[in-house]
Amino acid sequence: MSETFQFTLQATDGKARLGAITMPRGTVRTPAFMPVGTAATVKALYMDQVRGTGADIILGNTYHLMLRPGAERVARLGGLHEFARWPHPILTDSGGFQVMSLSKLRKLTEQGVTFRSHVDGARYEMSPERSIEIQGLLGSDIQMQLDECVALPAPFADVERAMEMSLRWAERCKTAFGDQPGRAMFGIVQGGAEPVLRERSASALKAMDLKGYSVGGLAVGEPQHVMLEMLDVTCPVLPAEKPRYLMGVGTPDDILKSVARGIDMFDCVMPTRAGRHGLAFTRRGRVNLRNARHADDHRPLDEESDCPAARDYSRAYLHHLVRSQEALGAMLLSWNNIAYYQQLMQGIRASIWDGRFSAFAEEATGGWERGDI
Ligand SMILES: Nc1ccc2nc(N)nc(O)c2c1
Repeated sequence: MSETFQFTLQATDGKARLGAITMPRGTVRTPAFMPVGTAATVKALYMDQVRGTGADIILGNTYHLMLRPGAERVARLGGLHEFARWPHPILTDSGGFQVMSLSKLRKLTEQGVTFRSHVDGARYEMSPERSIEIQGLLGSDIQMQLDECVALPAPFADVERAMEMSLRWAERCKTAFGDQPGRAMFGIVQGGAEPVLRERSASALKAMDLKGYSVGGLAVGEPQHVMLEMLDVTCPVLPAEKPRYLMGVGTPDDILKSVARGIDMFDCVMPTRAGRHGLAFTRRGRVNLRNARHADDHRPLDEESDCPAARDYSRAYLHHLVRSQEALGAMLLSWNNIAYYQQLMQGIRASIWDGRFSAFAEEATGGWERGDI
């Protein structure tokens, strides 16, 4: 355990990076995938199952937790780690993105964002300072600045305005965060699909000498090649000795292509959301358990997996659970999918260490071209 927050770069293979982030609550091996624990739960999984898949860190959401059960209440109950029984590192998002995607009535000004709760319609104000205060009340180990993510496509002027306000908010968040040894506040690079704005945002954030950098404003519906082009522009500007987190990404293919461009951390609802909808990720591609062709298939999803959900249950049984809308179906497929993502990340880390990342990436997504198997 380290009393300070420290990122160590251990090896590189091209632009792919192998590293580790040490902090008081534990070490995060990078490249890392963070299971999404939005409302203090990784949906349909026990936290010891999440840990058992190899996850070193999970993500929590300021927006959801401030609405319900409330940040001050979580603090009174000992903080998010105690509340959710996850003693390892937690990264929290700052809430602005969720306000814009979930709340109906909202207004965004220089001061911050005012909005009505999608839960009960109550009115809230969230400034950069309040977002950092909430993340502190939750006890978050890695906190995000409050930012503005514009939906794409958007006019250059709109993207520029939002990017520049996000930079001013980054300064305010840095001041509000102060000096919290063992914890970090990450800046968030914005700039839409505009290379010049991405470069300007990344270099301004670099000058703030933050402990880590997120790349936001992507995975918002743009084609994959646009996302990758923005990484090609952004990563070279960011300091090599700090972690880089691509927000909201992604499919296995997105992750492999982003690791190849220098990204260290990922989060995405895909494995758990897909699990709740009957979709299994495996080493040989996707399996849609809703499909009747699995009704008599006694094979497990992956007989070589170390996850019981992949190894010990027949596809026929999983198909039955999914078609019957039994809760166990969502539980087993979410478990399988998070385990698959962690196995993918472990394979990525090992391949970078061995200098064979591009061969691993090639083989890892080969099966994906076949689609449903
Ligand atoms: N695709 C995403 C996902 C989460 C985000 N969170 C913040 N704070 N900002 C963004 O731009 C995000 C983009």
